[in-house]
Amino acid sequence: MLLIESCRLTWPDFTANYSLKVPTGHLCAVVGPSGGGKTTLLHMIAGFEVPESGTLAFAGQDLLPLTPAERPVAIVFQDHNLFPHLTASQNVALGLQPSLRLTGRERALVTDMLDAVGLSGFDQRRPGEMSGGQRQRVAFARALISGRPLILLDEPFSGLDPGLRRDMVQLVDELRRRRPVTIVMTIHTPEDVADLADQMAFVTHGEVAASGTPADILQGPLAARVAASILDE
Ligand SMILES: Nc1ncnc2c1ncn2[C@@H]1O[C@H](COP(=O)(O)OP(=O)(O)OP(=O)(O)O)[C@@H](O)[C@H]1O
Repeated sequence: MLLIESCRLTWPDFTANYSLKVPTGHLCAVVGPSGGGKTTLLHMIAGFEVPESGTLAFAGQDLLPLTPAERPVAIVFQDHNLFPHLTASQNVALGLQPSLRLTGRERALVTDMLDAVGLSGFDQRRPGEMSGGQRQRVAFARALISGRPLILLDEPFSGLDPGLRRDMVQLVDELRRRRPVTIVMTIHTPEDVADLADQMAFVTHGEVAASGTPADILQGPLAARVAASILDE
């Protein structure tokens, strides 16, 4: 279980106070208005922002004393955060071995992971020679190969057209079947993940205003508020 309890962050213009529980193995989609605090929530779980108070734990382990590198977390950023001078293979390999000195077995794992995300044959391409969707796949592959059990995806489908977004949703679904992981993802188009997500959290004004099944959030009493806040953008 990912346990977030009364985690408080304060800046001059923004205060957050997050509480959320995500059972191990679940995929939780975080929705809400722009500026509501979705990305900040992921940054806090990853350790880039440290709450002044509260509890943050995963699988019973307190994450707060840990640096981002020590946390059992892999994050895929909005801009994919790939190294432009490295090939797709090397970018994926960074998730396994930061020195890029790979054993034969590790090299095979990288090839296998590129296949799994539908990029066989793209191993020597650099990010500048790939589409946004392909770069996104490389970033996923790097997060998955790291073996870390908690994966954070920040707007993984932004900039992709509806057809590609559907492909990516399917890919996330396939990949989580391949290796059990807990996923927290922010998303602007909740309907894309209504079938995929086990849980949906509505984040606004720095708080998790509601959390439940996608149906609870998209069709329950809050539905109009959720839809309005997303349409407002
Ligand atoms: N390090 C920081 N210092 C000061 N303010 C910050 C910091 N990080 C985030 N904020 C503020 O937190 C608020 C929430 O930002 P956040 O990026 O989490 O929103 P969001 O819901 O992800 O928005 P979007 O959907 O547009 O990406 C913003 O007002 C932002 O300016």
